[in-house]
Amino acid sequence: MKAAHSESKAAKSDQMIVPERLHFSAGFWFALLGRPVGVTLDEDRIQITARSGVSAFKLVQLSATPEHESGLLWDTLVFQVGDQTLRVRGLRQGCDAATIQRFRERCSAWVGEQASSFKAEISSILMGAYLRDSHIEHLDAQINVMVSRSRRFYGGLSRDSRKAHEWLEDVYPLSAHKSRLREAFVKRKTQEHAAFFRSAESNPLTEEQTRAVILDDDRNLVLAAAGTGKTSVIVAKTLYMILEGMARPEEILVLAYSRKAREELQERLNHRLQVMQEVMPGRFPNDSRPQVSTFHSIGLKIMAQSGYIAKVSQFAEYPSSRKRWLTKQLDEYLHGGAEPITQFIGAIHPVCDPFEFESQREYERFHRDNVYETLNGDKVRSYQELLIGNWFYIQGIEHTYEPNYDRTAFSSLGYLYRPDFHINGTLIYLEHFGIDRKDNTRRDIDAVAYNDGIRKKREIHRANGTTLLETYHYEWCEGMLYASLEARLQEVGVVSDPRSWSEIHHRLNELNRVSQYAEVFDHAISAVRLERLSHDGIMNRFKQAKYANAEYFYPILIHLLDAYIKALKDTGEIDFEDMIIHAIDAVEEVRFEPTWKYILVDEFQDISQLRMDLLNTIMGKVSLPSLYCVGDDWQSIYRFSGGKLELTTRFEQLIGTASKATIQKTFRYNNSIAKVAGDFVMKNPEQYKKLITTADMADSPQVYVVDTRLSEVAHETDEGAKIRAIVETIRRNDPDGSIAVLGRYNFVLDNIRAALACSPELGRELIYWTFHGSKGLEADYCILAGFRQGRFGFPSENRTEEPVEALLPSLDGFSYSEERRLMYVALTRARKKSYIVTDPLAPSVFVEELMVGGDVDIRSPRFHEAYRASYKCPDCIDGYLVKRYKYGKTYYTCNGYPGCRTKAKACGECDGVMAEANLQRQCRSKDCTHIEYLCPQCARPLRLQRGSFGEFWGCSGFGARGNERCTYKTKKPAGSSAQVFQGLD
Ligand SMILES: Nc1ncnc2c1ncn2[C@@H]1O[C@H](COP(=O)(O)OP(=O)(O)OP(=O)(O)O)[C@@H](O)[C@H]1O
Repeated sequence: MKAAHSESKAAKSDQMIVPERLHFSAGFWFALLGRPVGVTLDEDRIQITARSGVSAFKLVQLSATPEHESGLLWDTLVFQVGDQTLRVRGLRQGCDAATIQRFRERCSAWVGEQASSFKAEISSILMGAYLRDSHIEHLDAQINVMVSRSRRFYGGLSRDSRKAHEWLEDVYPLSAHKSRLREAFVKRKTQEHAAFFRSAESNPLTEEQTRAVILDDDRNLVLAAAGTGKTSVIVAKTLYMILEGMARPEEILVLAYSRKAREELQERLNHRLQVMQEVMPGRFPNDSRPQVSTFHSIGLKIMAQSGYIAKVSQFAEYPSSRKRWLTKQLDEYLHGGAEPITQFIGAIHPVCDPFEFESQREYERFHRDNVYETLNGDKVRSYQELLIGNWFYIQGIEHTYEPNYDRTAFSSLGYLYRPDFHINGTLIYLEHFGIDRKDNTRRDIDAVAYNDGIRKKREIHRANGTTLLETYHYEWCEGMLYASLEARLQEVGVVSDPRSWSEIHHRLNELNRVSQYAEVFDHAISAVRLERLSHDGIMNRFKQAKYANAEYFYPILIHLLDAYIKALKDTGEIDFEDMIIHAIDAVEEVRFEPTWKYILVDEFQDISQLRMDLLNTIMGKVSLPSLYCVGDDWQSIYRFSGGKLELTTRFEQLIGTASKATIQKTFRYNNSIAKVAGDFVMKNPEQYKKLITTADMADSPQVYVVDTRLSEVAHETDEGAKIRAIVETIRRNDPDGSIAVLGRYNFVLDNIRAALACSPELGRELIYWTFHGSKGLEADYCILAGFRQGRFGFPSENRTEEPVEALLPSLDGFSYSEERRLMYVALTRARKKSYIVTDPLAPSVFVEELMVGGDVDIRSPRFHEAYRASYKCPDCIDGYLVKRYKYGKTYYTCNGYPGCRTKAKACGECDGVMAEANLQRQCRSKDCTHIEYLCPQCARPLRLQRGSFGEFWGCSGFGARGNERCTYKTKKPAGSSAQVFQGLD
């Protein structure tokens, strides 16, 4: 066998320096015919000479080891180049096996060397920096080429090259192995910088904090819980980047939520930088320090550097001035007469269709927290009654809401009859019946009994010679309510005398509606600007939210919004939203070129779309930017300022893939507070699940539910006095402990301040925070107040801000979700103990929920069911009867007013609640047996009297005058056989 032509022996012996040149020449027949054929391997290049000419390819293009085939007339070499097969025929027969082997080895060795050096390169990339998502695709493509080539040459690879190949196989694809690779990186950096992580903050960073600091993806999301040291992580992360040389201080932008938070963070950062300069000399520059900014200050800076110097409007500096200005604008708009006033009256009350409520409780809560007050000043029971009352007022028809009617109607109805409306000076009454065309009623109402009541009412009016006009729920549904009213009044000769629009406008001001409702427009304008909504965008949001008053609210909003924007433009001023909007424009139009490599955002859970747009715009203009977001979805409480929680909870869908870290060990509070607060907020399935651990452990509940009554015998609630008592107790046990009083609204705090004004020695040491204002703060003891039901309770069903809600970022469907998070924030401010002060007879649903869990310490027997049952309202689900005094008389009313209008008499013997049914009243108090019997004709109490024929029961209305007089008497009161009250005490 002839050997293929080989080059010099010297080259062969010294392959590593000058690789041997291997050549295969043409076989006999091809040479005879003069056909040029040959194959030469020279360094990393194979040259093929064939009839068609000379071609060459690099070894890198070989996708398999070359094959040799021996033929009858000539030999053939087969090359796989990419996915092509090249057959070089006509080679000299009987190629030397050793040469062929060397040829093949040369190919494998070359591939092996490539694999080894590529492995070294990839490994150093992975060792040197955190694997970023944006690098993976590109690296994976390269590894793929290398791995698939070396796999085909595997048999011929040296041991080292095989190892390199296996290593590459092991990490490929990086997309599937990134977690492992990143964790290995984190581990290495944790060890390498152990000294730094021990001293970057005043306490050594925990493992989870350290990991959070080392993350360095294109986008990073650090999810924490209250008191877990988010600020520590941001400070340490900033210092770490400088230490590692990842960025110079001026290439780092740290963003805080508010001016106050910015100052605190900057101060802490400066301090720690100074400490680290001493601890690790030479590792941190002395001449520059990273700057913390707010979004607004960075917006202003970008504007200024892009040449746009603008004055900040007083509307931004002093929010109350914007509200005043808007009130004036709104008032001027209403001078426009019929159309604007109709829009305004239509906009200010939430539409309520009673047939759409799922449950009685839902219906009652809605009416408890939403007051329908007509232009006449009547607080009516429903939205449709409001429309009727307003219509009467506008038409100039004098009327009375729920007038007294003849008491004798009691005997047929079983309650004292008050028709809905009475036309003053006539015998005409109007009832608005809640039925549809098929006589169906609201879900929770017994339709048969209701329709029976309608028939009885008609009969009563017939019997008494009064006129009953009727309107129906279905007429409202069909848009016929006003037409029906007009027709029915005309039929009975009631003539309307419409008021002038200026009189109605005046009345709206008299009732304070214009200034009150200007606030809603104020909030709506903020929402529109925060969400960057166009006019169409506004309408779309209203449609999505099925906001029923859109046709009235929208034109006023557009008018005010345009006027507001024009006012800013005319004066050349900007508001807060403008600061961001103009900054986005400046970056987009390259009037400002950002140089930040790293953007760190604190309180990310509250970021608005507008702020996010600014971040995205900056990130889009910087090469290799990294966004680092720290937040706590459980503490998202600024939706009204545009806070868009879904940017946190759906981070990857809305912003992009990210590396995530969780920090779940809290240093602020104990396990008891952590459990109560954590379980409470996680009731909402939309919140991330977290397993909070605590540095402090308590073996008994440290969240207390405290009665607003001072003592067990005290009847009146007195929140202020109770808080004073709690403060005194804390002071006795822990004289130096800090104490904060927290309330949902400022007025709650004002009331407590006023109550404590008489004890200046106590009041001076207290800190007062609203729940919102308490964010980021802590005290040893926190006293939480204002947990009542109702419109200004916590939480509330009030819908005044319904249009604003529709414009704000979307909210998850879980009820009271934002208020629930607010409660979490309030509960987690205490280092040692949290006190929730509430009235057992009107507790917020949140307190009810906490008490069920068994994790709180309930400090009063009055929270027990037996006590509360004595005061439970008989007519509604949530309400309790609360004692009132008027004109020297004691009585009870339901705290669900105006949704529930139940009243109860106070017991003449003990002041307890008198339960009433079956023509008798019985005291509900435990040891009281007082009973009153009622007159079956007029519902007044019966009095036991002595006459010439012995004792009898006579109506106490005997002495009344005229029609009011009742002469009923009986030997045995009708109610005496029935037991009203089963003795719940
Ligand atoms: N690794 C740590 N070891 C000990 N204490 C720590 C550690 N990290 C933070 N802390 C302490 O925990 C407390 C809470 O920290 P910080 O205020 O930063 O928490 P936060 O997560 O911002 O809380 P919040 O969200 O409730 O405002 C501080 O007193 C802080 O010094």
